[in-house]
Amino acid sequence: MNGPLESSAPFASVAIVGLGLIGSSIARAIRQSLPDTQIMGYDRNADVCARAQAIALCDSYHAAFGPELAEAELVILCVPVGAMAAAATAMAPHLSPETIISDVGSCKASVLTALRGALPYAIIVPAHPVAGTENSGPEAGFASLFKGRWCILTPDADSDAAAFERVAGFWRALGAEVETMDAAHHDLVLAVTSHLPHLIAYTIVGTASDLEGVTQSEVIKYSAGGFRDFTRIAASDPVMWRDVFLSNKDAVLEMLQRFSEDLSALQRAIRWGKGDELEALFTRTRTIRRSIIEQGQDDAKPDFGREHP
Ligand SMILES: NC(=O)c1ccc[n+]([C@@H]2O[C@H](COP(=O)([O-])OP(=O)(O)OC[C@H]3O[C@@H](n4cnc5c(N)ncnc54)[C@H](O)[C@@H]3O)[C@@H](O)[C@H]2O)c1
Ligand SMILES: O=C(O)C(=O)C[C@]1(C(=O)O)C=C[C@@H](O)C=C1
Repeated sequence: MNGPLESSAPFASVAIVGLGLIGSSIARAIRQSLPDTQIMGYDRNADVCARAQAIALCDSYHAAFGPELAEAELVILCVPVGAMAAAATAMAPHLSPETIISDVGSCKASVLTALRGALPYAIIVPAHPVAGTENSGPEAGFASLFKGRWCILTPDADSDAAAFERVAGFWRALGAEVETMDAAHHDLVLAVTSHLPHLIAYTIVGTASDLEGVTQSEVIKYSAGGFRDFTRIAASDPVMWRDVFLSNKDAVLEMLQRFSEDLSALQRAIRWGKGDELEALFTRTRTIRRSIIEQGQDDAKPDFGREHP
């Protein structure tokens, strides 16, 4: 196995397990920013491997783990969070004890438990790049996805400090800004900033679709900006999001409870004609949107989506 000092890149060889949106974006970003790094591509779906090969994402392609995996200095699990345990169990017999294991899962506490259960002696550095789109598969990725975006690392008391620094350096090399957080706190924050918005989008598009019989396709025909924005989010991968809600159940239910209470308050304000309450809330939320834009933290940020397919 090559040592880290033999290459200026944080890792001489990286195995990407799961060649969908995030795995293929990592492969493309490595090619662009760390061209000396060897990329080993794994996906249990042979068709995905063939499609990845057709667009030359990696240096080698594997539908199953074998002894070659021991050559990887870093393995990044880019599979749905519910598949992390199965993928880690399948790779276990082939790993070198020096290999660092990381992941990109949208929930951190459940994934860390799954990885520690499957790989009790491995060096594990959990990560979550907070960047994505509603698309899936190897063709959906793009090299600039992580540029200027946060990548949250969630080490715990058992984490290896040197491994943490190498993984942080890897994400910085791909253009991300690295933040550290406790896994449980990460899951609570992401429940409100990412998971709940997806649940709301899935609900509103489902409700509109259920009304189609009444409205005779007018929902789709006249859908303007607001509804359209929800349909983008509601087109996100069903398997990925099924797993996110089941894995981050407690935090999502907690945030959903608060959301339901706030929604009931709005319902009451509308029923009793409390215009001042409605206006006060909408003024507060407009300020939030404006401060996000001022900080450059929205899609208008330079680079984001430049090569978004
Ligand atoms: N999509 C996003 O916006 C986004 C953003 C940040 C993080 N994430 C996280 O990234 C991970 C991957 O999401 P994605 O959007 O790239 O999904 P994707 O559906 O595009 O790709 C997932 C790939 O994993 C493969 N796979 C599934 N089980 C496997 C197994 N046991 N072994 C090997 N390969 C397996 C699938 O065949 C598929 O090709 C998820 O954990 C998700 O929570 C997603
Ligand atoms: O922009 C989108 O389409 C996303 O859904 C990206 C998004 C998010 O909610 O911000 C989705 C899930 C991730 O874990 C990280 C990023």
